[in-house]
Amino acid sequence: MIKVVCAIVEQYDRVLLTQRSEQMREGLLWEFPGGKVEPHETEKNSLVREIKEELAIEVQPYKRLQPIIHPYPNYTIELIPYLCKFNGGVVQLLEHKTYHWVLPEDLPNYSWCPADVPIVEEYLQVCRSRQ
Ligand SMILES: Nc1nc2c([nH]c(=O)n2[C@H]2C[C@H](O)[C@@H](COP(=O)(O)OP(=O)(O)OP(=O)(O)O)O2)c(=O)[nH]1
Repeated sequence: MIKVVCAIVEQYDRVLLTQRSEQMREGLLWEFPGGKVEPHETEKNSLVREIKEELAIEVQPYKRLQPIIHPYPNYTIELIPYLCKFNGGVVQLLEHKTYHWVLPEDLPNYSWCPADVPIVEEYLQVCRSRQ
């Protein structure tokens, strides 16, 4: 199973989404940015590294949400979400097609990677519990 971490980066009342580029697996679908956890790397270190490599911004993971195991046709991933603080930098698209800063209420309108659908649901619950 491939272990993948993803970042729910919050700034003010919006959250950062990225669209995978055509060349990537699950191309053109939307995701929370992140990537595979390398052996001997902690989940948090891996997430900070991936976000820096892909978007050139600094994030600080502070809360792990419920991991999702999702079988794609040729491989299965464990997708582990973290709520993250935005710690600075300007987003650069080093791998993705595009990005959006989105209000939580608009999250259901995106074409998500299938593994992210329950994560979006849990995040919306987190948002509701803050009100
Ligand atoms: N990063 C990320 N990947 C996701 C999400 N949802 C989801 O199904 N995936 C899948 C797509 C890919 O099959 C896999 C992650 O691969 P990746 O291509 O982003 O990871 P990586 O940057 O470490 O990959 P690589 O360049 O080493 O191949 O997980 C998500 O929200 N974020």
